[in-house]
Amino acid sequence: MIYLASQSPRRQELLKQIGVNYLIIPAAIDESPYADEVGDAYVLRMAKEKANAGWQILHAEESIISSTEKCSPCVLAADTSVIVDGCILGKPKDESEAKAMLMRLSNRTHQVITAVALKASSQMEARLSVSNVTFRALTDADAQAYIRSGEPLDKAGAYAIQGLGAIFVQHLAGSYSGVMGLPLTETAELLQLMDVPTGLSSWRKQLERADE
Ligand SMILES: Cc1cn([C@H]2C[C@H](O)[C@@H](COP(=O)(O)OP(=O)(O)OP(=O)(O)O)O2)c(=O)[nH]c1=O
Repeated sequence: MIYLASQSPRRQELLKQIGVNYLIIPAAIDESPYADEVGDAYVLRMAKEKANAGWQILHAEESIISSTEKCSPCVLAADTSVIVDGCILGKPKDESEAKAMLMRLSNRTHQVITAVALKASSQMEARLSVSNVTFRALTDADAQAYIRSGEPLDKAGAYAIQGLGAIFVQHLAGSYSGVMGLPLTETAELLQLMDVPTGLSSWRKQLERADE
């Protein structure tokens, strides 16, 4: 069984998309960056800290661990930040910060970095996904209307590529699922390392059986 240390509905949706069964566990951590911490180091640290926090909760409450557990449990966690001019943009704390973030992203390219971490017993593995996203020029009215939609407030950089925010995305070079919060190529690679099946593994097994 895998435990997803995340409250993000996007991460839950993406994990379902690749046919992985999971249970949600909480993992609240302090998400403040260190002074001078750069984006990739920050998201990697956050993803690992979330996985560790989930792991501790899981083991503090043995009752959470499924009684049908055949192998040792794994905890998956991720963290996404938008990077512009070397600054780390997380989730805006209010509408005015959301507006400032959106106007900062207008008419230029920024990076979206997501780290995914998987913890199993003494092992912790993590991967990074870096994407470049270019926004068209935004007017003040665009930003105001988008904020009114309610979409920006729980998203890094104050937008969602999978939602109305797609209207602003002129170009993406990288991983769509990574921008959305859980890079699926890297996630599947980690799951494979820990022998956790995905939807692809069950089809592979079917093919192997047919060949026998
Ligand atoms: C850039 C972008 C971010 N996001 C979301 C993904 C993440 O949920 C959020 C970044 O915040 P995170 O701090 O990475 O995650 P979270 O607090 O939402 O969830 P948890 O820590 O419990 O796993 O922004 C989108 O949904 N679409 C996008 O296009």
